[in-house]
Amino acid sequence: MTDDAMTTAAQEAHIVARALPYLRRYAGATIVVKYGGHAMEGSLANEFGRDIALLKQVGINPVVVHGGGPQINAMLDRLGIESRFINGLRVTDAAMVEVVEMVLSGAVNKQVAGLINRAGALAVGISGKDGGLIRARKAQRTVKDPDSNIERVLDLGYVGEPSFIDTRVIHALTGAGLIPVIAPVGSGEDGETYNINADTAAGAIAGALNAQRLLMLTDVPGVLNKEKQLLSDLTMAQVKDLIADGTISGGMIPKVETCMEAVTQGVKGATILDGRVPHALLLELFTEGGIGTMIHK
Ligand SMILES: Nc1ncnc2c1ncn2[C@@H]1O[C@H](COP(=O)(O)OP(=O)(O)O)[C@@H](O)[C@H]1O
Ligand SMILES: CC(=O)N[C@@H](CCC(=O)OP(=O)(O)O)C(=O)O
Repeated sequence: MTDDAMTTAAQEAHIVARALPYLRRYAGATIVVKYGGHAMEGSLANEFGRDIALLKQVGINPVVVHGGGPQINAMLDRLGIESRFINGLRVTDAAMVEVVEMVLSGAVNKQVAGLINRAGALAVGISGKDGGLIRARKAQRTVKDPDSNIERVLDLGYVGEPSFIDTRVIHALTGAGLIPVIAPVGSGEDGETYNINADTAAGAIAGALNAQRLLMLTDVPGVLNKEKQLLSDLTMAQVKDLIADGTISGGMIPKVETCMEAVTQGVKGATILDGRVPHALLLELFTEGGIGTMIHK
């Protein structure tokens, strides 16, 4: 080996050795990863598959819940169907929910499982309807009329929220050494199909599994303060203050609410992190402090 190659090899060995305390911390832990539709369109998709395979290899149980908003948009465009969003949720009529289910539990689900399989681990793509995993009810949203101050109930159609998570199918897969990859659709009481926001589905699954960590990959570094600096650690009380003073707004609100719900249900830390950073998952789990915003009790 040349001197240069020796130096590089020594640096690499040093990095691997530094991971030891974190490998110990997470050995046997369940970690739920929400993989958003934007993240899977980027150039880092193969790297995501390899990172999930690596987590499995070192004794962690990753459970992947994916989105697919942009992919649903593309299919609806091809079919000439227009989408409307209320508070970040796609108003979903009966015709649309068929398309949503086809895209999420079809092409997207198999694509994400394929990324992990190609990296040498065994992933199994399922929908929230398989094994009774996600039972759902119609999501309720209200809006206050600014003039009259009267609350109006909004009809989002077949948008659902989880009412019960049956974890047996997840345990069956992880117990057999497989990685579950879950599409966020659920079944209603009468067998109807519900479209569930992927963040919401991931949070409910993390809570029901009593997961050690929930990692939400998005396309910002995490929660930012008014000066656009990253807030790396937040208690639930601090998150509520940041929503109240308007620092956290828009699509970040349902994300932090999902994190708080998961933490309330027993998840030790829920983190919002930047999926555009190479090896974001490894940096979050295997370095002190991680890279995103961790929300905890
Ligand atoms: N305090 C904040 N810190 C970071 N992002 C924020 C904040 N408040 C609002 N946002 C917005 O939230 C967005 C992330 O939510 P969203 O676009 O719904 O993510 P995703 O598509 O990954 O689910 C950011 O792109 C940003 O515009
Ligand atoms: C009710 C609702 O809005 N469901 C989402 C489900 C997909 C999703 O959440 O995908 P991302 O994580 O990629 O945004 C939708 O129809 O787009």
